[in-house]
Amino acid sequence: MRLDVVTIFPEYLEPLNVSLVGKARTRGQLDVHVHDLRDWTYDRHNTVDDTPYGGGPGMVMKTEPWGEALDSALADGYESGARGPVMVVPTPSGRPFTQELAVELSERPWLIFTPARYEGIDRRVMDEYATRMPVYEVSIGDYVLAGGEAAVLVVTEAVARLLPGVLGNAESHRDDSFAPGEMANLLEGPVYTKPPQWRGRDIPDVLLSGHHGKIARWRRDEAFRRTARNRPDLIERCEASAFDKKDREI
Ligand SMILES: N#Cc1c(-c2ccc3ccn(Cc4ccc(CN5CCOCC5)cc4)c3c2)n[nH]c1N
Repeated sequence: MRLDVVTIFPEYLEPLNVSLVGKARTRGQLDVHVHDLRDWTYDRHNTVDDTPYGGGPGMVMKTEPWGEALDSALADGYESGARGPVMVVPTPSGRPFTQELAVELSERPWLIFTPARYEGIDRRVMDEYATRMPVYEVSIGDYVLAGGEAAVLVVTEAVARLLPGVLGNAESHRDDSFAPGEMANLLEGPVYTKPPQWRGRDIPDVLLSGHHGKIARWRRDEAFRRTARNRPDLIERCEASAFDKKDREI
């Protein structure tokens, strides 16, 4: 998978050099290119923004630098053999970024991220590129950030961990809270490791029992309890079979 990121803060994307994403890059599973939008400005102040037509607060990011930067990233990608680009636009007004969308994006060969600042990018930029590729406007949550770079880090990590061979234990993402299956839509329950006692606190006996059936049921029960407490909105989405009534009475 190729990723291109166009930003006025390339240093914000340094975390893409470490941990899971960094290792995927080193192994050649991810080809990441970060572009500084200001490289496509030609005035003394490297201007990327201007006042909004129709008035209103803040500034809007100008079309010209974005157009030149995106055309350059596309040319470079095509030159390197990449195909099937998709534009991912972080925005507070985007569709919620979910595990389902992460899976959808992980199946694409090339993502082009356009994290903006100020009040966002002149709409004509997305309209222009929507004639050439799918454009996903996404929001990573119901809170207000100062720009889209943090969202690029979030989306990239969620997508990269789904790429074949990136996660050490192939089972890991299969048990994700939001992955399909019996535990679908349930939050993870508590996890424990050695030592067996710590500050007077023991490990739940069932986890030491070696009884895989009881352990699986305990984990499902705990997941249900945590979901009911922290995300009651997910409970009705759980398949009835995942936690039927007789289990609740344990
Ligand atoms: N993903 C994601 C995000 C973002 C995000 C993503 C990208 C950009 C680019 C600029 N910003 C700042 C910004 C904040 C608020 C507003 C709305 N304005 C309406 C008029 O009154 C002032 C406020 C616009 C721009 C961004 C924020 N925030 N939260 C998420 N989950």
